[in-house]
Amino acid sequence: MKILVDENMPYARELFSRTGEVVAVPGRPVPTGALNDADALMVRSVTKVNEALLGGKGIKFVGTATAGTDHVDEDFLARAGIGFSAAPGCNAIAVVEYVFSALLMLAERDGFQLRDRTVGIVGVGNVGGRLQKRLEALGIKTLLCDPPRADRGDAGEFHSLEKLVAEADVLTFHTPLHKAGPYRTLHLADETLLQALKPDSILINACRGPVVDNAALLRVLQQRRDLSVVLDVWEPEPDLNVALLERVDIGTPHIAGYTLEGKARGTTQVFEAWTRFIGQAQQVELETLLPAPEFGCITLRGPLDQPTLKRLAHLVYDVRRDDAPLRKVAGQPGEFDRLRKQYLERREWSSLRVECDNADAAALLQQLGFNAVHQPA
Ligand SMILES: NC(=O)c1ccc[n+]([C@@H]2O[C@H](COP(=O)([O-])OP(=O)(O)OC[C@H]3O[C@@H](n4cnc5c(N)ncnc54)[C@H](O)[C@@H]3O)[C@@H](O)[C@H]2O)c1
Ligand SMILES: O=C(O)[C@H](O)[C@H](O)COP(=O)(O)O
Repeated sequence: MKILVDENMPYARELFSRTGEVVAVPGRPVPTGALNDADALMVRSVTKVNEALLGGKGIKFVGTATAGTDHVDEDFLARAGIGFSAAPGCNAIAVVEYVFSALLMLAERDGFQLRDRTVGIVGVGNVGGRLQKRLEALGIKTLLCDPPRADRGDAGEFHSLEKLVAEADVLTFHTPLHKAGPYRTLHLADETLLQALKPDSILINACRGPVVDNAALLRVLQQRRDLSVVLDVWEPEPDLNVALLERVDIGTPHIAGYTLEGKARGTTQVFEAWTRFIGQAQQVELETLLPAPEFGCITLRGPLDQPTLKRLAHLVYDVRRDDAPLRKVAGQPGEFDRLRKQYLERREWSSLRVECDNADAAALLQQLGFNAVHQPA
């Protein structure tokens, strides 16, 4: 069995080699010669998986270690009888912590309390749902928009996108990219929506670039100085609009989901799916793969207020770490992908044990995903 894996997929070699020969290849573009005698292909979002890539080859299974699947022509795979699995939810915590890092930084910069703001979440799945829970744990009001879930009759209070635009101080997008169909998200944030955002509001896109019309956003930002914008994803990638990057408050190279835990979960999810596909089902405990975190344990004395949460969160991950390098190299060929390939190790909040002498602080930090314990003084 020969298995091609994207070279940007941690733990792929050690896991997939349990089932055959592993060859690591670049994802953009995949060297097509390598596909000739391969049985399986494991990709990330940078690889377009379609008939042009796989037609006439012997690939029997494709795994994508990602939440999004818009780079995969699933109809073609079904027609060609090729097995397929994605990794739903693998990096949802990472994206939530990216959004928190950005909001805590903007709140400190502009001197506001997040508790006084309403956050509109568009797309309430693995990312949006976890974001809602953590925001609400902090007493922050959320407004939810998810027409597919509303139409299915899922529990929860869902609103129209228009209501979120009219009432939210922060509007954050966590939908898949649907280019057509009843739940189309291509340019969901168009010029009309962007012009209608509340004064001084914050726009965040950490799902797929084309969900926000980037050309329209640049035009709007040239007129509206009041908006703050956080973009992790761009239209197009990797050749983002440098003029837009210069206008946004935080701009990063599609790394919101790039915690070590998030990437490792993605690899293990597709590995487990592959082993089921070949009839040799295996399960992997994430903890057995991950190294000990750089910061093991910290003591927190007293209650948890917003500045303290910001310092704690930024001890683990500060989004500005990824903003500055992108600004430095934007526009240079190959640099967007290089920043993603040579990504500095980043961990999730759960990697930090926080010993609190205050019981309320410990309980809240646990709800927020830290490994917090109450240790009375
Ligand atoms: N920047 C990153 O690194 C990164 C990481 C993870 C995921 N993503 C992107 O974010 C997306 C969301 O991730 P997820 O794990 O929460 O996916 P998910 O599938 O769990 O959730 C997506 C939600 O969006 C909803 N939705 C679909 N169409 C909608 C519409 N027109 N309007 C409003 N809501 C709609 C769905 O019903 C679902 O509840 C992924 O599809 C992926 O493209 C990006
Ligand atoms: O959809 C996702 O999971 C992420 O957007 C994606 O994983 C980003 O990383 P990439 O696959 O491009 O390495």
